[in-house]
Amino acid sequence: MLRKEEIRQQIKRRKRQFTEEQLRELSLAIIDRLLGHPRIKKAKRILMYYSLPDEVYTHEAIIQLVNEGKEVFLPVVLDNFEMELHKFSRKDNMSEGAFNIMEPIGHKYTDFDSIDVAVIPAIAYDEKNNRLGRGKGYYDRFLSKIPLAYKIGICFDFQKITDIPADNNDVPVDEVI
Ligand SMILES: Nc1nc2c(c(=O)[nH]1)N(C=O)[C@@H](CNc1ccc(C(=O)N[C@@H](CCC(=O)O)C(=O)O)cc1)CN2
Ligand SMILES: Nc1ncnc2c1ncn2[C@@H]1O[C@H](COP(=O)(O)OP(=O)(O)OP(=O)(O)O)[C@@H](O)[C@H]1O
Repeated sequence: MLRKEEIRQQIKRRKRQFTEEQLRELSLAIIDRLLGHPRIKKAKRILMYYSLPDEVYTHEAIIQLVNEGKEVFLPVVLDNFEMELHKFSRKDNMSEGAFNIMEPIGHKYTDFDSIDVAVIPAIAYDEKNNRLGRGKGYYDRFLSKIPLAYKIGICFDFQKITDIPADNNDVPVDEVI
C-alpha cells in the first residue's frame, strides 16, 4: 500500500495531464450525477465546497441548488485547522479566505444536525470510501461533527484508487460518485 504522501504526489502527477478546461469538461458528468442524486433531490440543507481549479467544478452547481430552493453551506477555514460553515447567499457576498478559496461572508451556521447531505472533495477515495485529503485534517476534524449527514465523496475517476491507509481520525464517506 502506498503511503499518504506518495498517493498525493501520484494524484498530482495525474492531474497535471489535464488543463483546467479539460477538468471543467470532466466535471459536467459528475455534477449531473450529483444534482440528479436522490439524496440531493430530497435534501433541504446541503454542505457543498467552493471548488479550486484542480477540483470537480462546483460554482454553477451551487447556484443551481440555491435556485432549486436548497440552503447551501460552505466551509470557512479558521487558522487553528478547524472549519466552520457559512450559508451561501450569492457570489458577490463572498471573500477570499485561506488557500485562495472563496468563502461566504456572514454568520457561522451551527445547527449541524440539520445538514442533510455533505458533498466532500478529496485528493483520492478508495474502494472502501476512505478519503485522503490535502493533509491538513480540516475535513477529518469536521466530519465527526455531522454524523447525521449523508456524505457524498466527489472526485474525478483518476482520483479513485484501490486502497488508502486509513487511521483512526478518518471518517469514510457513505458513497463516492
Ligand atoms: N474547495 C475546497 N474547499 C475546502 C477544502 C478543499 O479541499 N477544497 N478543504 C479541505 O481540507 C478545507 C481547506 N483546506 C485546504 C487545505 C490545503 C489546501 C491546499 O491548497 N494545499 C496545497 C498546499 C498549500 C500549503 O501547504 O500551504 C496543496 O494541496 O497543494 C487547500 C485547502 C476547507 N475548504
Ligand atoms: N479528528 C482529529 N483531531 C485532531 N487531529 C486530527 C484529526 N484528524 C486529523 N488530524 C491531524 O491532521 C493532520 C492531517 O491528517 P490527514 O493527513 O489524515 O488529513 P487529510 O484527511 O489528508 O486532510 P483534510 O481532512 O484536510 O482534507 C494529521 O497530523 C492528523 O493527525
